[in-house]
Amino acid sequence: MEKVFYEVNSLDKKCYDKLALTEDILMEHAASSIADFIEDKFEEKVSVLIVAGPGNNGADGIALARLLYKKYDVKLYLPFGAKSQMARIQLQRAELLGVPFVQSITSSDIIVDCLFGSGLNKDLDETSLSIINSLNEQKAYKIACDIPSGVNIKGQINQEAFFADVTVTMGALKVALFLDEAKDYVGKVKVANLGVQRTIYEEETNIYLLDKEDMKLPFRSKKNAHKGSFGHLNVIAGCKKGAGVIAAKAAFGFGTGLVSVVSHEDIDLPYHIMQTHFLSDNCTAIAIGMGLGKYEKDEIKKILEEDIPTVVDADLFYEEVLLDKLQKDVVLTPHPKEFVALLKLCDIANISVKHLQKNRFEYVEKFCKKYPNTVLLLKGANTLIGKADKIYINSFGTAILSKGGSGDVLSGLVASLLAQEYNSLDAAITASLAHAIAANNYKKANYSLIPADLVEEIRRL
Ligand SMILES: NC(=O)C1=CN([C@@H]2O[C@H](COP(=O)(O)OP(=O)(O)OC[C@H]3O[C@@H](n4cnc5c(N)ncnc54)[C@H](OP(=O)(O)O)[C@@H]3O)[C@@H](O)[C@H]2O)[C@@H](O)CC1
Ligand SMILES: Nc1ncnc2c1ncn2[C@@H]1O[C@H](COP(=O)(O)OP(=O)(O)O)[C@@H](O)[C@H]1O
Ligand SMILES: [K+]
Repeated sequence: MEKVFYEVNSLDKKCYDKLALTEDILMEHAASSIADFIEDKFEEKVSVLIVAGPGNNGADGIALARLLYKKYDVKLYLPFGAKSQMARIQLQRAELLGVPFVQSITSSDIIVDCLFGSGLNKDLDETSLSIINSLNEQKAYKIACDIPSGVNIKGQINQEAFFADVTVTMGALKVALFLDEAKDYVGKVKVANLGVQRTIYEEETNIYLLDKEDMKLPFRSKKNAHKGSFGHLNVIAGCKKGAGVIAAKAAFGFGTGLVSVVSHEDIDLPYHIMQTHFLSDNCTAIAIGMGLGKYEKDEIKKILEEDIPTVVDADLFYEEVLLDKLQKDVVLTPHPKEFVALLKLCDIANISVKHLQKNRFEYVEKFCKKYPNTVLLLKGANTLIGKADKIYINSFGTAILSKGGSGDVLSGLVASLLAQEYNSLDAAITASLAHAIAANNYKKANYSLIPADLVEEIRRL
């Protein structure tokens, strides 16, 4: 996993104060890393339009123009002139070299957006907005320097932002690049070293970006095993029985030895999945909440009181009966609307889904601070998994998963790993990664996935 930071000013400062590096050195590396990216990917003489703003993000762009000049057909556009000290220094260098300037957006093969970076501190004025809109209309390969212009330091887009194919971000990964609403704008994210290796530049953090290696699938190595060695999951099915059945099928396909659906009514189940009316004696994990509807409160209370690893989903986030369980080691898998209900239920906040989506990290932190024993998995375009003071980001998900039933598969996967004795955090991380990576492996039309396809892909991981 890679470290992610709310801001990197303090990391830049460390470079100046402790390593005697200068702003100029850091900037030279910032610009060089974008130049390297372009040189690796594009032939000589390709046309490159660099749009540079008034601050140091613009200064990066002006330095980039100098580095590419002559090898590429570079044009530099400075709609606001150069205001910061470094921008003025870089401008002088570019002028002395004879880098060509343009007074408006010209069509080109590559556009590099260096308008605003981490210093975006107010709403875009009309000129900036119209520049960003025009850049977005251009047909070109689009590179954002540090962060797409229009995305603020929290990742919010309050008006419009530059649509990048790739964002080359300076020094370290930032939280802003992983807010759901930034996902369509950042493209691929690459980190540029700023004069020292990333491991030296970076300090401690509490936020991490998950990678494929963090997915620890439940492969079986033990030879002397039987079905009981891989747990017995009980999925509590409510009035929307399908949800529980989807979760049960996903859990079975992900390795749980025995899976039973608990329901008072008869359910049509595949032969390998059992039905019981009450919790099984040898139950090693419980999945509850999906499709629950109006289940008998006392019965739910009794199930939640069991000291058995549990994943809670969907309808239960609206119910007071859940509150005691939040002191325990339990995995919660809400989508944003359910998380808003949960925040209200817990007296943490009374907010709209829109407000939550603009501040996902903040509310995951708040919740996990109040309930440090729980693992919170907040679903979304970038799923956040919080435990105590740490947050893990799963950015592999795609809109292939935007279908009813995808969440039921996910809670089934988490429960499956709980039944197989993973701890709650590891179960949430591996299940979430397997869910998203399996969806990415799906080869048919990206609108066509059904839960059974997803389970099939998970079985092939
Ligand atoms: N150590 C370092 O510093 C390193 C920094 N690096 C680079 O510097 C970038 C940060 O530079 P930065 O701090 O100068 O801010 P930046 O993003 O250029 O914006 C500030 C300018 O934009 C203006 N402005 C803001 N919002 C606006 C709006 N809505 N509409 C219109 N104007 C607006 C704002 O105006 P003002 O507030 O002054 O009125 C000011 O002029 C960082 O992202 C990275 O690329 C790297 O080289 C590595 C080393
Ligand atoms: N655009 C998207 N990008 C990434 N993941 C997505 C996207 N849309 C949906 N998902 C994932 O699909 C699942 C949907 O869950 P949920 O909304 O609870 O569905 P349901 O309750 O119908 O099963 C979540 O894991 C979510 O993260
Ligand atoms: K930018």
